[in-house]
Amino acid sequence: MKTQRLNNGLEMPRLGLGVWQSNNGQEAIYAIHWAFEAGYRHIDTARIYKNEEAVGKAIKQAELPRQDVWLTTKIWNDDIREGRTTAALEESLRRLQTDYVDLILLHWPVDGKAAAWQELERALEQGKVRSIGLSNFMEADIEEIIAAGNVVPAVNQIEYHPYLVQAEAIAASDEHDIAITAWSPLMQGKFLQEPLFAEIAKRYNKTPAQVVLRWCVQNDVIVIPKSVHQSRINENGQLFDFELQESDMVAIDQLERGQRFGPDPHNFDF
Ligand SMILES: NC(=O)C1=CN([C@@H]2O[C@H](COP(=O)(O)OP(=O)(O)OC[C@H]3O[C@@H](n4cnc5c(N)ncnc54)[C@H](OP(=O)(O)O)[C@@H]3O)[C@@H](O)[C@H]2O)C=CC1
Ligand SMILES: O=C(O)C(=O)[C@@H](O)[C@H](O)C(=O)CO
Repeated sequence: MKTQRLNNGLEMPRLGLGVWQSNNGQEAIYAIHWAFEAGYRHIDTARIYKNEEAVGKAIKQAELPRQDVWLTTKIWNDDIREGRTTAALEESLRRLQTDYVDLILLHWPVDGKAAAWQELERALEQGKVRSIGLSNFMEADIEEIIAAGNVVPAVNQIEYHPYLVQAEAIAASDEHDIAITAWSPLMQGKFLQEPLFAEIAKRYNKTPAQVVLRWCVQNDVIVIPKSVHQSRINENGQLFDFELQESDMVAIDQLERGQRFGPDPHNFDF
């Protein structure tokens, strides 16, 4: 599996399986089993997805060396406050049946993020996490964390796909060498019939989903597409045996239209 070097020196797989909306039973367990079979070595979950138990079970069942699997989870908003973040991480570790996660993210930039970040820094020192990062943090939020902490975030996970590039958040992340992970990289499967994707896919003998994910990867963005279907998990995994020409990259860039499929980090209420 191809990896991207983070600002802390760790190599993060450039492809992972997202499990939001995969149920906390056979659905997530099978999806992870098929993902490992297809060569994925990176799973993206969160406390709020309510499936950390299934993720932990699937990883145990796979019997892969723990160091071969990159596991990301996230601190949900009600735990992003002084005195709660460490306990929330420990609860996630227990559900995931592991001593550490490779990456923990503050899920949304709610009040309390600076104190929560300092708790994550302590967890990093104690070896409970190998990297600490952010999710849905925009320019000002990133600067607040940089000012409050001693550790520069390794990753910022944001909504990113051909219809939404979030250039300002990416520029603010780049300034600190913070890697970007795309959530909803497939636009939740809703616009893969876009004619440009079909036209490009045909020329490379690939599918629209592979073209969209490849465009992300060629922009140095890590992808975590979600699927609970084996054929799609296999399809989404085949990204590293072709390269889009610059003209195709630019044509896809031109689809940007500021369209979100999830909440807006500048203005959310949960
Ligand atoms: N940090 C954050 O705030 C957020 C993080 N995330 C993370 O990002 C991950 C991915 O984002 P998500 O919102 O799930 O959306 P995606 O863009 O990954 O799209 C997933 C949807 O597309 C379908 N799909 C998957 N592969 C294909 C394919 N090859 N062809 C056609 N349809 C396909 C899936 O259906 P099916 O399963 O039926 O195959 C599902 O309905 C999440 O699972 C989660 O881990 C997501 C949202 C917010
Ligand atoms: O899926 C995520 O990671 C999110 O942060 C949100 O989409 C969250 O799960 C949600 O549903 C908020 O209404």
